[in-house]
Amino acid sequence: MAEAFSLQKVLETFRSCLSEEKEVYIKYYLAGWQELVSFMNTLGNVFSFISKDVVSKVQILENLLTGENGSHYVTVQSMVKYELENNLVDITKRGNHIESGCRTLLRLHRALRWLELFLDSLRTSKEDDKTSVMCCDAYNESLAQHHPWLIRKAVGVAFCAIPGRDTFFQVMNAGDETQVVALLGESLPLISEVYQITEDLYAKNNLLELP
Ligand SMILES: CCCCCCCC/C=C\CCCCCCCC(=O)N[C@@H](COP(=O)(O)O)[C@H](O)/C=C/CCCCCCCCCCCCC
Repeated sequence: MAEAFSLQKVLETFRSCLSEEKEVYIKYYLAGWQELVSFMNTLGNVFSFISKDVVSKVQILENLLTGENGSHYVTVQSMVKYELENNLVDITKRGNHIESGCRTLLRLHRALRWLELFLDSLRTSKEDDKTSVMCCDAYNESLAQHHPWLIRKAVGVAFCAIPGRDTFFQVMNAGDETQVVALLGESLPLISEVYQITEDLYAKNNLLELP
């Protein structure tokens, strides 16, 4: 039987993500996403179009990591260097490299910002606050800016099926509410640091708008 989701495991994967030199290990980054997908899979079919998209992007990056050029895909930094130096990225319009590592990771990177905003809302929320509103606000501030109308509408429908705050606190499998809030407080700086390092790297290389 599959192991239950736990926030602690997500925290550990993001903790393992950063090397001493503050490079981001792709292997652990993907492990973090796999853990989050396992959580989303418990929420029902209405979320399956979202988890399928994440799974396919994780798979693209895993294939690169385990493929013949895998040594260049150990960290986000080495991937960016390798793909740019070898013209493996479609920079302004889609061409021959629609499954480049840089482009694929950028989609997950934007979603990481959503996660950061959502978890922070959850951490500071009050008993009567609605998770659908937290989720939607986090989405509008992050991913929505990169999604076309049709996707935004489908995501809006999925938000209506989001479980309530109590359920979220339970499925995080991290004890009572105070303990979950404390663990979120510990996890968020790690997620933020991984996000910011990637954001700065992509900004420096003009990769934030890859098609
Ligand atoms: C207790 C833990 C707390 C929460 C755990 C949540 C688990 C979340 C897991 C995944 C979150 C969503 C990840 C979404 C990745 C989207 C990547 C993307 O932007 N893809 C689009 C662009 O790709 P290309 O076409 O350019 O290749 C793609 O078009 C979009 C597809 C589907 C829409 C994704 C919307 C995501 C909205 C975020 C809300 C998630 C709700 C989760 C409910 C908890």
